[in-house]
Amino acid sequence: MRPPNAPQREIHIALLGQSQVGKSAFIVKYMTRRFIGEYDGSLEETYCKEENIGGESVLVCLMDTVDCESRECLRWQTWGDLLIVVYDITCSKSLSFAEKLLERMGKHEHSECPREHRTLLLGNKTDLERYRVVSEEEGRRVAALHGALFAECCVAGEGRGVKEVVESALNSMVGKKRSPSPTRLCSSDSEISAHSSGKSTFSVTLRSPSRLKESSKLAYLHKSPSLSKMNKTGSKLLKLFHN
Ligand SMILES: Nc1nc2c(ncn2[C@@H]2O[C@H](COP(=O)(O)OP(=O)(O)OP(=O)(O)O)[C@@H](O)[C@H]2O)c(=O)[nH]1
Repeated sequence: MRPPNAPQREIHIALLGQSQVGKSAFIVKYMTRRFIGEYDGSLEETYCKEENIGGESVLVCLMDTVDCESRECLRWQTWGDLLIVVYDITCSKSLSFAEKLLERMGKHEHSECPREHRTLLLGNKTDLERYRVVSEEEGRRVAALHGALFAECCVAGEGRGVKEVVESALNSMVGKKRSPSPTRLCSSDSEISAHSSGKSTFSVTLRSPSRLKESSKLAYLHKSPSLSKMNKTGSKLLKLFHN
């Protein structure tokens, strides 16, 4: 049973992208504020954490997807409010992969879907600036072409980049009513702009000032109907994080 003071709202975030771009590292950094180098790439897991966003208590669930190429991307799309498509700035193939995903996602029939579906194109590994092959402008161009938000970050860095990327995107979603309109798929009424001015420096600015409060609490076990459905497939684990 749902505890009395439990968040009324869940926000689902799916991390997509080519293998080795840093999806698992991103999620673990967000959940634990730690960077861990190696992950089992065959595990598809969902992690949840309670956050206070603009005064509203929200359960944020992040899904670490695997095998984006062969599986139907609609599976994540119907689950996710925010779809973060990650690429590695040192690997142009990972951007091409991300672009194909964005194209496929753009064909989703949104009118039959209850979720909001914002997309964010995220260039990771800015600490490897000297090996960069995808410019920030190129990433931004691809994002704009597909109506996605855009940011760059360094999961391996010490900064608050990862948390700010998620919070900034969530900030633009919380407090807004969901709309079945297909235009929501590509709308971006707040822009995340990232500035990397050194090896691992990162900052995020929003057009509107952040309503986010820097507090996150212990998450509690609560399976949404959608997650329960996924568990039936046997491919998902739900993990809850304590700060
Ligand atoms: N230098 C650097 N390495 C990173 C960064 N983020 C992730 N990595 C490394 O990139 C490799 C891949 O990271 P993962 O998080 O496993 O990538 P993934 O996208 O989940 O990969 P799959 O599980 O195969 O889909 C690991 O060796 C990470 O340590 C980063 O910001 N900078």
